Amino acid sequence: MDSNTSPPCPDIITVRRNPPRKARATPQMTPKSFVLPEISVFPNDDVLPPQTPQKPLTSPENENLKIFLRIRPLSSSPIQAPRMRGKSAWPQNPVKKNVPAAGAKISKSKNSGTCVTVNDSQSVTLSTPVSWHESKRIKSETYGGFSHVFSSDSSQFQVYERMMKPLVEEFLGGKSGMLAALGPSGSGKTHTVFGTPRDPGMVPLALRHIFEDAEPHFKQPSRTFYMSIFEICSERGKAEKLFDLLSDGGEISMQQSSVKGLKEVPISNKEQAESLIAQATLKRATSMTNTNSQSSRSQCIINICDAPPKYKGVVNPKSNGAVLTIIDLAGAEREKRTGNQGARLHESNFINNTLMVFGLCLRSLLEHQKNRKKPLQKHFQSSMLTRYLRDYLEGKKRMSLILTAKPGEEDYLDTSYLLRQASPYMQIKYNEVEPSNIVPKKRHYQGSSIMDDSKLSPLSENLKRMRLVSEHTKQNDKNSAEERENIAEASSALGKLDANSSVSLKSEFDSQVPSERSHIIMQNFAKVIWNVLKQYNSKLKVAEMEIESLKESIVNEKTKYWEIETQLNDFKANCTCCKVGNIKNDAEYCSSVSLVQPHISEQQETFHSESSFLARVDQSDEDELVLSTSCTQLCSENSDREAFSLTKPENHSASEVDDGSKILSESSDAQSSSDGRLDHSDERPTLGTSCTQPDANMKLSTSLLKAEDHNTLEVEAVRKRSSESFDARSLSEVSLDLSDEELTLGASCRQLDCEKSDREVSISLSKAEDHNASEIEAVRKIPSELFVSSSSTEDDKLDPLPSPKDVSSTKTDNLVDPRDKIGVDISRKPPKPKRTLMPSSSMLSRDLSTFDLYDESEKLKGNRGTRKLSAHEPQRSNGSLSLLHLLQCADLPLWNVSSALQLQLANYRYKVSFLLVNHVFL
Ligand SMILES: Nc1ncnc2c1ncn2[C@@H]1O[C@H](COP(=O)(O)OP(=O)(O)OP(=O)(O)O)[C@@H](O)[C@H]1O
Repeated sequence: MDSNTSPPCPDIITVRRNPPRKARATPQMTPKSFVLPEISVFPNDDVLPPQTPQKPLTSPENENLKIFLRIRPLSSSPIQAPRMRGKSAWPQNPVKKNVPAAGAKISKSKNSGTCVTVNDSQSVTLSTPVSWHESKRIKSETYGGFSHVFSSDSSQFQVYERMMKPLVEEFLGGKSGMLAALGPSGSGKTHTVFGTPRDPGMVPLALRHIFEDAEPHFKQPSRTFYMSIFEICSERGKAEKLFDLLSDGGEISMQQSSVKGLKEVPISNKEQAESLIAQATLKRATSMTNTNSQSSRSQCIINICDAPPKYKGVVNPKSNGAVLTIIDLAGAEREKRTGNQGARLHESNFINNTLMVFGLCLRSLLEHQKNRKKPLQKHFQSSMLTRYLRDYLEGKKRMSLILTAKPGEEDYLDTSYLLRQASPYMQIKYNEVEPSNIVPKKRHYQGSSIMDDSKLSPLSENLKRMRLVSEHTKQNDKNSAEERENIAEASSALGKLDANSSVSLKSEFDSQVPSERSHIIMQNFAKVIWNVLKQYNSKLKVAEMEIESLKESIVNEKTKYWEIETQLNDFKANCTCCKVGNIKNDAEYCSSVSLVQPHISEQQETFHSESSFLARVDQSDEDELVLSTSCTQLCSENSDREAFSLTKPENHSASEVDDGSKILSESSDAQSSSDGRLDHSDERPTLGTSCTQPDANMKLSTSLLKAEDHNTLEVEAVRKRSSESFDARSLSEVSLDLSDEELTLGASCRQLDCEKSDREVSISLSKAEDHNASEIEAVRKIPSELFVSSSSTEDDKLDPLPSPKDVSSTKTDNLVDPRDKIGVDISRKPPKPKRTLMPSSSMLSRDLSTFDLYDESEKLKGNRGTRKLSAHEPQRSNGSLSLLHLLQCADLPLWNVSSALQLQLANYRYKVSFLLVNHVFL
């Protein structure tokens, strides 16, 4: 019961319109067994060059601006010192830095308390000074969300490990980064960035990290980086100027966002780097203020660049041109607190303005990210610093901020202003960050460089760099020949240029950056192509499987075809009357007949149902049936042989004459040689077969006599259902009951003039009226090719001579359907075949259509649309029977029955001949 119940209705039913047509899977193809071969992963190592950066192009999404907070230790208030440009640079004794200068006004802190309390690693609480409590301005503010909060007791190394080391790691991995120190004056920005010789800051520690870890990281014995340091300051608070702090570099300029004339000094070890840093800090403009004895009066930018090294002419495969930028901003100053006047005041205004623009850029970026309708203001144009950092301030590149704060109560306002200004910047997101490994050539590589070998002229340096580029392109680019030519041309052109020409790194990195970009593009392109190839490979495998299955189907169909064709050939070979009559010469056939003969009686019903051929022969031992059949072969002018002829309507050709028919004809000749037309007595039923050959003017009449008694002769039926083959299939049903009766079967075949191709065979069955219970059921259906005249009416006497009605041409156009003679309604034409078969198949179908084969399909169709058949009209399948079905119906036992009959006929022929001989002699 459960199995019969319908499955539950699914919850979701997907209705698909016009589903795509798909070929039905062949039975041989089993999707379950079909397993696609594994496709290997994309061969990155083989396809991509080893120097291609493998790291992701962009950082994880929604990465916010990292803001660190460092709180410096409490200390006594700095003294105000005069401006000491270039005289109190790093590495100065840090102890002396905060030592009040002689004559300096020392202002002791009235309140040793703190205003900043570290809550945890990411938040602080800002408290108002105690003195403000009296004025009821009590307010504590908590600021959180920092990437990390460094307390006052945090060391430089801890800050480096937490904040700077990740940037350095990314830089070594080819990712650019920037760190800017922001805070009020004297909060420890310079201390954090540069530090002291005993307590180095982020830049020295980064350089140590780079050179200590560079060799094991890149597995190269040495590697060269390039460093540039410059400052942006104001001259008397009016104009901004840029100074190169390395070597003897002087003032430089800026165009748009690019710095021109900035020299990049190659550094190959940390000692050299520290020396350069000390040199730069000495050159940096500092002044003594009320808050800081060595207050920085400029914005200092340090760039550490990665560039192709020059180790024994071997190109560093890890070279990626990343830039690590560290900025030590000048501290904001409150005029009231610093007490600056004159030039210091102008410097202070410049510094504050620059920091204000810097803050405006970040705020504009934040507001723009919050509301895209708000345009991104171009505040960066207001200062050189912001112009230089445009990409960072517009969110195109990732940056980090380190806020330095002073914890003293007197520093509450500065710290509060810093936190309130910078804490919202944490919400800045970097969703549209450019690939970090793309070198910003316009920014960091538009200056000349200083090689370690000072003897080299700028032209020689340029040529040397171009050679490095040439070597680099030799390995990376297959079209190195062309590039070498270009480089050679460029080198030759450089010889004509001035020694101070700035054409140096630009051409180098212009060739390097496109190469890296091309690597990235090719990597993505190769991956896409690889995916496409994988898809096509899968489709190809499926198509191959379908082809194999179709091939197997074709082989099976061919096998079936050959089997059917073999059966058809056998069927045709056994189908001719001549071969049916060739019993004597065909031992196998006789043996098969003998084997099947005992089963004839048992299989009568089966034969009738299957092959529409029914033969029932009840014969007593004493019955004698003499059948003499003489056939005359058509178109055999010189032959006296008579043959049972068969013509087909298509070609009207005579059937072949086999030996069996020859035997029959010989007997007929013998009969005709006596020139006697045997008119048997009227007392006996006579079944005579006469064949007349017009050209020979011979008539043959064969009488079959049974002298013993003249009892009932019963010929039930000789039914002929074949339309073309009146031959080996026998195409007739004969049921003869011969019991002490005398049967005379006369069959007359008459051949018309062979030259006129008119052939006729007449078979007449007659039943003598004066004999008791003689009954002959006439042939109902007669092949269209053969003209068979049957007279089965009781009034018709057996007439050996063919009547004019019995003569007709075997031509198709002259054919007269013998069913007209037997009263069968043939007005209705048979329906046309529904299927168009091949000629051979059509012939076979016609041959078999003469059998009483019932089309089961027609039965299933019912009477709708079909004509109801009369009671006597056999249901005949014409066109709807399939060839295979016909072949199945036309089984071999059909021929065995026919053969059995032929065997009996041969026996009767022998007896007839014996009787005739006796009769002649008598
Ligand atoms: N974390 C710290 N530990 C010890 N000393 C510090 C620390 N931070 C700052 N200092 C000291 O405080 C003084 C001022 O520091 P620094 O010059 O770095 O301030 P600043 O922010 O650079 O000031 P400005 O903006 O005026 O240049 C220095 O003498 C420095 O040694």
